[in-house]
Amino acid sequence: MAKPNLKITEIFHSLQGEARAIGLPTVFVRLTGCPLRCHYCDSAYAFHGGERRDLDEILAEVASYKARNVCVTGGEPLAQANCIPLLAALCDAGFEVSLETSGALDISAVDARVSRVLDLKTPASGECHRNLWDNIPHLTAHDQVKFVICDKDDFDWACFKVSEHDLCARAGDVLFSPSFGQVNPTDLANWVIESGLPVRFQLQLHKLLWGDEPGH
Ligand SMILES: C[S@@+](CC[C@H](N)C(=O)[O-])C[C@H]1O[C@@H](n2cnc3c(N)ncnc32)[C@H](O)[C@@H]1O
Ligand SMILES: Nc1nc2[nH]cc(C(=O)O)c2c(=O)[nH]1
Ligand code: SF4
Ligand SMILES: [Mg+2]
Repeated sequence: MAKPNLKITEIFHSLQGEARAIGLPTVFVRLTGCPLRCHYCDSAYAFHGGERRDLDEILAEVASYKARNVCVTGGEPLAQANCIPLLAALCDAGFEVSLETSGALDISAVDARVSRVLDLKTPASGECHRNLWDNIPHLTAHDQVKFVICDKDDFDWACFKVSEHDLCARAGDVLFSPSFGQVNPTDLANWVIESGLPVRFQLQLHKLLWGDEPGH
């Protein structure tokens, strides 16, 4: 039987730039391909191409960087069935694993040791209709929910969804992040303060440090 393999765009070692583990040295495994087309996507170079790599080979490269944290991202990682065994194998190997996912695919088969960062797509992303709301009951305190905000209407929509689905109680963190270069981060920060919601404002740290280049 052929060994499990995945289509990979890049594996790189950097600092986690987003979410709960921000600032920690992290190895990123970026899986190729995505069925969505968010208009702001900063990783469109992962839509096509990539290289098929065996699971063992991926694990060996990840281990070679000697980091404790691993982030599986894309593209949309859950669009490849072998993402599920990859996540379990990374956990078995002792890594702290997070998964960045669009919220459009079923998260229920993801290993419970993984912190799932579920990005709920806002109206201005152009992909709001893809949100799989059945994912919400699967969230635990180990998981995170993210909204990438493009404008004030997105912010108001996100606040409504946080209340409607009681997201601050269901997930360990609810993150509000500005769409890079689109909304003024200071405006978003002020809206968060005024809202009174216990959500975490975040900036993409890696873009402050290295700009919008692939590989960081
Ligand atoms: C490139 S996506 C890959 C994982 C998955 N497809 C998803 O959308 O969550 C990783 C994260 O980067 C965010 N992102 C992409 N482009 C962005 C931008 N221009 N500004 C802020 N966040 C962005 C996405 O919303 C997502 O939370
Ligand atoms: N440094 C860094 N941190 C990140 N966290 C999530 C990323 C992603 O593209 O999903 C990312 C990324 O591309 N770079
Ligand atoms: S789902 Fe993620 S990878 Fe796909 S287009 Fe949207 S931001 Fe980019
Ligand atoms: Mg990125």
